[in-house]
Amino acid sequence: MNILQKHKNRLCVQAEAAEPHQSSSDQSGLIQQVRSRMASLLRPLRIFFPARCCVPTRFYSGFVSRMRFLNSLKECDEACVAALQNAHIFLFHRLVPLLQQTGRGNLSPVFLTYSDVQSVLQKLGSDESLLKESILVGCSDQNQAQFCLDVGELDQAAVAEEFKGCFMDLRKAFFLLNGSGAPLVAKAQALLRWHQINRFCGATGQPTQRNQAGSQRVCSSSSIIYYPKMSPVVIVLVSDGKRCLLGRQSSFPRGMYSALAGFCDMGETLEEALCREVAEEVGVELQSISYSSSQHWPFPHSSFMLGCHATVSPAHTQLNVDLSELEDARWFTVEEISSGLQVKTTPRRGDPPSFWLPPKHTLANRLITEWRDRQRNSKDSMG
Ligand SMILES: NC(=O)C1=CN([C@@H]2O[C@H](COP(=O)(O)OP(=O)(O)OC[C@H]3O[C@@H](n4cnc5c(N)ncnc54)[C@H](OP(=O)(O)O)[C@@H]3O)[C@@H](O)[C@H]2O)C=CC1
Ligand SMILES: [Mg+2]
Repeated sequence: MNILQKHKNRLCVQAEAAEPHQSSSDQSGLIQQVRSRMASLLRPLRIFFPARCCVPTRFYSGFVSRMRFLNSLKECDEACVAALQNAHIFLFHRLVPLLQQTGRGNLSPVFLTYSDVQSVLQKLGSDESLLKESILVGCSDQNQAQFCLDVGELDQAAVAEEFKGCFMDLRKAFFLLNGSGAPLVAKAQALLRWHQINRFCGATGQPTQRNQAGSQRVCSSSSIIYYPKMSPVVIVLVSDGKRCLLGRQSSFPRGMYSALAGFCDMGETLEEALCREVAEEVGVELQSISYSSSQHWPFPHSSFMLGCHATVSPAHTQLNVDLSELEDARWFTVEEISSGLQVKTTPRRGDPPSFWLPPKHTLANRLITEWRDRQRNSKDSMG
């Protein structure tokens, strides 16, 4: 039973319990009253439920309401179509996002209304049905549903001009996007890519059909349901108590070092994956592990990154780097890390070689900053 059906049943049960003696037409009047009361309460949230979809019967904090609302749009195609008409929509062109400069020199997605997109589609010779391809991405703090749409069939330059933005490769734009824009655009691109490459069922070869929200695809022949996928990746900042361990791949920009990372193997726990990756890449054995935080990472494809701190015994810090995976790995002092964190822009070609670290928005940066802060605090507390 889906969530809306559950809400619908609950509403009906409540209505019946409240007025058990009423005739069925009185009860349907009561349900109608409850529905319109709900609708008036939901209106400030800009949440619209079509007549056939039932509204939730309890009200929660803004966050819980938003999560329930998003879930209801995944469960009910009609509610999702209705929400799209009042949503913010941002565009991609063959997976390249449409962005604009913000006041502080950052970038943000260009948020458009349904009618903005509709009129430009008509102007550029496409039809409105393309809008139905929009995919639900999230809900803003102001309770506005957010959808993305790939308009790859239209002329890219014409769309950019109409909306006064520019299409920019996400690898170049990611670190310039504002704090809420980066994860939103990354998630949208990952969902659009997933839909592009899952048009057919891996078991039957038959086409798959998406639900309106784009949160799943179903094989038309076998009814197998496919959900968007991410690859789990572990990332770890290893410390010997005084120094931390960073490595670089030959594909990294010159001078950049990062925390050690790797894809999880099937069947591994988080801890097993961390111990294996560190053993493989630098030949040391971890002593203790503590979880820090996680991140969705869009490159090269969708990864779910789990970030940890770990220690090795100060007696076993000798590295044996696997040069087929890493170009170099080294221990860094807190002073070196502090100066690496000061470098805010990617060094340009021709600049003298300098040590720098992954920028904001990366989990590696968060782990390294956490370690630096802890080292500073422990130095301060020791006097
Ligand atoms: N956000 C952040 O702070 C950071 C993110 N990262 C990300 O972490 C990820 C993993 O780091 P990395 O050190 O490269 O990983 P690994 O050390 O696991 O090495 C990558 C290799 O693993 C193999 N592999 C195994 N499973 C997969 C899979 N599901 N998808 C792709 N390759 C797979 C591939 O080998 P083969 O080609 O031989 O098949 C690939 O070249 C990268 O995507 C990187 O962008 C890394 C550092 C910081
Ligand atoms: Mg690795």
